[in-house]
This record gives sequence, structure tokens and C-alpha cells, in this order.
Amino acid sequence: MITDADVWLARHLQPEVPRLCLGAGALVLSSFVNFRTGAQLKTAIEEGGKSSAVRSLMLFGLGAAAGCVRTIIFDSASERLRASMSVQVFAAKLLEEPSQSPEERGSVAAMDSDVALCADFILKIQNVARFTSSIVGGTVAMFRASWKLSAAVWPLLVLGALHGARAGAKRSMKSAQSLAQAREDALSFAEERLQHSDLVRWFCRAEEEAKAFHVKCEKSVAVATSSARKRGVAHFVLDWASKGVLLGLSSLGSQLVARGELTAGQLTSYFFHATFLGLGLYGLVGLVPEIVAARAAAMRLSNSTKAAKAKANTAETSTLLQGERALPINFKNVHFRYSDQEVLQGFSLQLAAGETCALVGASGCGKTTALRLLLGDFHISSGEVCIGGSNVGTLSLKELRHMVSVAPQAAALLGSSVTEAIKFGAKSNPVSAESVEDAAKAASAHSFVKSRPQGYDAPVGRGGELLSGGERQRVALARALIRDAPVLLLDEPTSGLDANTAASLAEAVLGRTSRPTTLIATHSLALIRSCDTVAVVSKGQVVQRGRFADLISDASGQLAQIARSGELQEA
Ligand SMILES: Nc1ncnc2c1ncn2[C@@H]1O[C@H](COP(=O)(O)OP(=O)(O)OP(=O)(O)O)[C@@H](O)[C@H]1O
Repeated sequence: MITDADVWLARHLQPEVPRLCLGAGALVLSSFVNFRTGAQLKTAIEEGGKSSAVRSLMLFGLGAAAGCVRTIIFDSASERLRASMSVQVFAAKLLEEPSQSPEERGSVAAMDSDVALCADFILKIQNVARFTSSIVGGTVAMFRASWKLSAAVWPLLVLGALHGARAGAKRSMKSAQSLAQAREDALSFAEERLQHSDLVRWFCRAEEEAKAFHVKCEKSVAVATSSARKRGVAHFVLDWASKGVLLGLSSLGSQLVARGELTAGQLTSYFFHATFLGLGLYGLVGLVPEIVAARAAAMRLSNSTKAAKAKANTAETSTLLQGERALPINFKNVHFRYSDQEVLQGFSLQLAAGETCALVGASGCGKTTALRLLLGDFHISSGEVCIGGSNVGTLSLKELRHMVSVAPQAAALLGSSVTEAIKFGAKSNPVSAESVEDAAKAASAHSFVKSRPQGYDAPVGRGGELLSGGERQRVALARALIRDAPVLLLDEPTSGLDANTAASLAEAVLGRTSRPTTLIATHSLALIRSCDTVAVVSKGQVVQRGRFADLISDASGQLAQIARSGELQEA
């Protein structure tokens, strides 16, 4: 049955079809030369002479050239297929909705091994062609040698092979899926640990983590062993049955020889052709698990690209809100839960266009979660999250990214230099050096960048590792500001800064004349004081809302209590 995965695979194979046909032609030609080699050698020996040697050399040259062309075509096609799949899956993974567990997110290594399985599929086509030609050649030769024997044996061999292939396909699909799942678990684990290998070293955990990885690898060994056992039994049945057929063939053949209907020589050559057919059938049946594994990999890859496509498709359905300087935000009685806890329980908050609001509350009360809902990261159970009157859930990613810019907590930077890291946030290119500098100034990053010998061309390292935490945060803020979106979300933007820098950053970002609507999750008094309003969150709800001066003067109010508990800092 043709599945979506087959269509997906075929779509990637399509551009290669003309080249593959050429490769198949070369394959047929080199096989023909191989078949002819024996006869040609015989002629060369019997006839002798220069012209016969030259003819032989030309024929062998043709075969070698065909083999060379075939190798180039199939090997390069396999690599092109691998690249085109990787590019599509990479692009889709970038758009994938954030999942709550690393296992769901999948690992890059597992994705790469799926792509490799699919790309190898193209090389398997060569073997399919080889085995098919062996089956066809063997069949024709067998029937020509003795149709009586063939009529008795051929259907048995072919039906047995078909049955073996069907059983193998069913079994392989299941075991390929469980093996892939087990490997995926181990690889995600390994990737996460390797990404944070410094933590493993600092806490002396190398031995324990290696053991945990070993346990995960053992799971895939168990799955592979169980499927190897089944394959072993199948091999036993196939081997035993084929020898049985051979036995039957010998006894029937010897009767025909005894009756004078077949010579001993014809029977010998008949066995030779039957072996040819048997090897072809055996080879094709053996390819089934590999083809099934490639289809299973294609299924996983095509599934992971589907979700992204669905999102991209909605881009045309609604109009982009362009040119707005600031848009209102409205959370209407929002309920949201992660798998194990309800974090927002009737969360309501309204921000007018251009308003700046500090979201304050105890650690873990759901501030970052509220920001992430505005970014469209998660689906809510009930209620509504709206930007500019549009429900975030109905907007395409493209529209949402036009409206919202963000400086996340513990931000990483992507780009070879400070300039590139800031430009990463711009809506469109090219971006002038002045815009980059303006954004850096507004984020209080300009002076430290200028103090470096290379200035804005200074490298930031992988993820921004060459900058300090506070410097990285300010460059991340500049990246958010250069986007010039009507909604700005800041998550603890001053947590790595001293009080003075935090105060000047608060003034630079919030004191601008033309401000986007700004929601800031923060514990910083400098920021809270500079915002128009404050929203205090507790138990998944906004429990206090108003101007800072009014709320803090209410000694029994939530904000005053939080301030007394020491949760708020100057920076
Ligand atoms: N991806 C996730 N999966 C499951 N639970 C999560 C996830 N992210 C956050 N949580 C949980 O949701 C709750 C709210 O987290 P959130 O990050 O929104 O808090 P916060 O108010 O921003 O905290 P902080 O001030 O410490 O940054 C926490 O209890 C946290 O453990």
C-alpha cells in the first residue's frame, strides 16, 4: 500500500529519475559485459590474433566504463538525496512546536540516521536491478533447459520467496520502529549530556552518565537481538526449505535422466541456472527488511515535516498587521497546563497599545509561561490570548513573528559577530550599521561593544559563549529591539546586570517616545518602577494590577508582601 512516506520519498527521488535511468542503463550494460566475459575469453583463446584481443579489450573497456558511470551516478545521487532530505527536515525542525520533553524533541543524530537510511535506499535500487536480472535470466534459462522440471520447481521457489518477503516486511516494520525509538531515546540523552558536558565535569558525573547511557543502549541491543532471533528462525526455515526443493529437484531430475528425457550435462547446467534464480530471489527477500527500514525512516521524517507545512499553509489565510507601532494584548481567563500541573488558572490581563507592564510574582508562578503563550509556543486548554484583537492560536507563525519580538531568559546568540548576532532579529535585510548601533544603544550594549578592539565585528562564539552573561543579555535585547515589532516581551532582561546598568537599561528601553506594548517578566525594582503598570501573579492568576506607587503603598497587598519577602532586587 502506498503511504504518505512513499510519496515523500518519491518526491525527493523525482529529480534524480533521469540520472537513475542512465545509471540503470549503465548497470545493464556492465551486467551484459559480465555475462559475455566467459564467451569472449573463450573466443580470444580459440581464435587468437590481434583483432580478437582488441575486440575483447574494447568490450571489457565498455563494461568498465559502464561500471564507472554507474558508480558515479548512484553514489552522487545518494548524497544529493541525503542533502535534499536533510535541508527539508532541518527547515521543518526549526519550525516545530516546542515540546515539553527532550524525547519528543528528537535528536539530530537520530534524524541524520533516518536520512542516511533513506539515502541508502537509492543504492539498494542497484541491488534490486541486479537481483531482478538474475531472476529473469535464471528463469528463462531454466525453462529453456527443461520446462517439465521448471513447471514443478519454479512456482514453489517464487511462492516461497513471496511468502518470505511478506512475512519479513511485516516483522521488519515493527522491529524497525521499536529499534528506532530505542536508539532515539539513547541519542537524545547523549546529545543533551554532551551539550552540557561542562556540568557533567563540574559535578563529577561522567561515570554515572556513561552508565545511564549504557542502560539506554542496552535497550536497543535487546530490541535488535529479539528481531535478530526472528530473522534467524526465518533464515533456518528458508534454508531448510530451499535445500528440500533442491532435493526434490535432484530426485525429479534423476528420473528424467533415467528416462532419457534429460542428459546429465543438461541437469548440471539446470542446477546452475536454478542457483542463479535462487540467489536472485534470496537477495531480493534479504533486501525487504532494508527497504522496510528505509520506508519507516521516511515515515518519521515525513511526519516531522508535516506539522511545519500545516503552519506555513495558514500564512495566506489572514492579513498581516503591518505598520502598527504598538498593539494591545489581552489574556482572557486563560487556563494552561503542562503535562503534570496547571500553571495558569484563569489568568486575565489586558495591556493597552504602547503600555509597558511588569509581570511580577514568586519564582515558578507562571510569568515565562504567560510570555510563551504570546509567542504561540503552546496551546491553551481554555480562554483566549489575543494580540491586536486576533487570537494567537489562529495566527500563522509568520504573522505572529511580525507582531512579537522577544528577549528570552538566559538568551543564546546566533551569528559570527556582534553585528550578525543583532541583525539576526531584524525583520528584513539589508540592515544598516546605524540601525544595529541604535538597537545596541537602546539595549545599553553600545559602550561595552565599542570598548572591544574589533567593536561590532568582535566574535561572539558559539551561542555567545565569548561574552559575559550580562553582555550576552544586552546583545539579545538589542536583537529583540531591532525587530521593531509592535509587541515586545522581555524575560528577566536585567538578571545578569549590576544596579546601575539595570537602571540605565530600564530608562533606555522604557523611556523611548515610540514604544511597543511591552510585557516584562522581572524581579528587578529598576524595571518595575519604570513600567507604566505592574501585574502581580500568584497561583496562576493576576491578583493585583495597577501603578507601582499605588500597589507598593498597600502594605497588605501582594506586591508589598513580595517586596518584603526579598524576591525583588534593585538590578
Ligand atoms: N516545558 C515545561 N514543562 C513542564 N513544566 C514546565 C515547563 N516550563 C515550566 N514548567 C513549570 O511551570 C511552572 C511555571 O514556570 P515559569 O517558567 O512560567 O515560571 P516563572 O514565573 O517564569 O519562574 P521564574 O521567575 O523562576 O523564571 C514551574 O513550576 C515550572 O516548573
